[in-house]
Amino acid sequence: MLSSFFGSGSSEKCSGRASTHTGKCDATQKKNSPSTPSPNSSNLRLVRGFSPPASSSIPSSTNLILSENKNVQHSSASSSSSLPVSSRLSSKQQHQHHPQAHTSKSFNMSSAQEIDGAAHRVSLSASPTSNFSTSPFAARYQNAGQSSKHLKPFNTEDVRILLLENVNQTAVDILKKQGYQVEFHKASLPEEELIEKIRDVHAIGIRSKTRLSANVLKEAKNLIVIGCFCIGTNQVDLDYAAKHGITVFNSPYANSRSVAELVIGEIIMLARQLGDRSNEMHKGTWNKVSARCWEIRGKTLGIVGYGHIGSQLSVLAEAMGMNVIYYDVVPIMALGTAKQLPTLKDVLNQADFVTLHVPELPETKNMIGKEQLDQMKKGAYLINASRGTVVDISALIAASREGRIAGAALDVYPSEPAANGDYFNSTLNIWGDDLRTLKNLILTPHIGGSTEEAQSAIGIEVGEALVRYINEGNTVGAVNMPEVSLRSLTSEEDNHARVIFIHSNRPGVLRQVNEILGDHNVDKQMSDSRGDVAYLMADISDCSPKDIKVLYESLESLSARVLTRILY
Ligand SMILES: NC(=O)c1ccc[n+]([C@@H]2O[C@H](COP(=O)([O-])OP(=O)(O)OC[C@H]3O[C@@H](n4cnc5c(N)ncnc54)[C@H](O)[C@@H]3O)[C@@H](O)[C@H]2O)c1
Ligand SMILES: O=C(O)CC[C@@H](O)C(=O)O
Repeated sequence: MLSSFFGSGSSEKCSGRASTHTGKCDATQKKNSPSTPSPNSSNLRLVRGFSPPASSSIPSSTNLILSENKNVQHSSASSSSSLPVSSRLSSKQQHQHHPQAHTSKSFNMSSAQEIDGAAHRVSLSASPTSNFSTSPFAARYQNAGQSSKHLKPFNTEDVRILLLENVNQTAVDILKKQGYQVEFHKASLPEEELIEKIRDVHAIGIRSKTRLSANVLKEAKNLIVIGCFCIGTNQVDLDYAAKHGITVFNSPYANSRSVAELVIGEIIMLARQLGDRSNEMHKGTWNKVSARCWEIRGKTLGIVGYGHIGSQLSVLAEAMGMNVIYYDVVPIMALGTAKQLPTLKDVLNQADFVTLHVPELPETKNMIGKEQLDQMKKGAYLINASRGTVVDISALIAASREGRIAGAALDVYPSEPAANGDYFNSTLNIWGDDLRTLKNLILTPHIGGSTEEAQSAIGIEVGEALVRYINEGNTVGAVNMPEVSLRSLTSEEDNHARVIFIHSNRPGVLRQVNEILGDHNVDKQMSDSRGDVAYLMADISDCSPKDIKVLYESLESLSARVLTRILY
């Protein structure tokens, strides 16, 4: 059987918070059923509210289609009569209500009553026919020699995903291949528009510009997962997300090499004043000089933050004959002949080039200000490709004008535009115009990770993480949830259900959960916690849809519950 379940309801109707994080009436069908429509041919659409799992009195398969004008439309299912009902509802869907969602343009939701009245219309859900996993990483979670059972929390066409900031086509392809509804935007969205759109989606994909603050996330009643198609996750309120059952993934190192290569290029450019020479030539000026132009061989590179990028850079810099010193808050094994120094000041005192590769944190805000610039060697260079808040730009402008630093390269800024265009001015950042007047200053528009290689790899990595999470509940690689995975169920494992229970991490919850699961055969179970939030996943055999309904309702009644999903 290839069915799915995302929570369940409490009555034999589509109800719940029809306008909010509600579940959906839907149906699934057996894999390889001759009547299985292709993922893209199904006439299912996202439906909020939910139908109960199958019981003897419930039609075998149920679906609702919501139209933009709030009408609940019928969807007929020619061959679904023998198929089980599948229903899904997260705890958020059931317990949160957002009054404005009824007016949402893309999701003019039916009210509970409307859904109620239209319940039990029968249709089919398309099941994916191909395995989404393309990476060896994903293969670790498959069952050797057996075909995996594809768990689906939704009918694939019900899953709505919003992709912003020109996320790579590789991700779009992976997500569309699942049959998900993908809405793609090249730029980030202004907060108001973002809030409008985020209400309706189950997953969102962003890069560094989209701020997913608590203010935005509190409107995201359907959201179960966020994909940051980049390294940095400072743009997301990770804690708020975790406490509301929203799992966040990123791509921790797929663009590290691209950043490291950019910085190597910039070191040479700064040492040879290439930016200025090139600008002069563009204006018709021939200015052949060697004064204060240097080789980088034998010079000292000071790396602040010796993580994925810093350590890559270390290797490349040594290969070019540089000496490498670094500062990091944790002891990290040096690569090559690089040397970790005890303080930031030590690195600033000794380096000819200082390059920053720390995350945006309260501790790294204005980490390089006047005091630190004064500690740098006279005539040294500063490179920042980490986050704009790490450098006090006004202090940098002063140091450059006074000739204390010989040049700088900036890829990141405290305020960055949401889209490409003529936005890099004093309106965006108060010192914008002053900055542009400086000599030997390389300015780039946050392109450290912007290579074809990096973006394509990130698209695949985060795209697959989203699919694994949506379809199987696997949190490996999550940045704000405990990492929990269970091997995939096999297609032979009929009538198995996967229970996912995100809950507050407090004493006694596991005992309560296991009392609820205890009437069933728990084939496997894994649970882990991270701060205040815990994530439990269990596979249960011989589970009828009626059992699932009971399980779901029992788990939902626990006061520690953050989010319940049941996949089958
Ligand atoms: N310009 C770009 O396009 C671009 C691309 C990728 C990443 N980034 C930025 O670069 C940052 C670093 O990336 P990474 O992959 O190397 O991250 P990472 O997590 O692998 O490494 C960061 C290192 O900084 C260290 N660190 C943290 N706080 C510190 C402090 N106060 N002082 C000194 N060291 C500290 C950590 O211990 C860690 O070793 C990211 O967080 C992201 O913001 C920018
Ligand atoms: O691509 C981006 O927008 C962000 C790149 C980089 O800052 C990252 O965090 O990976």
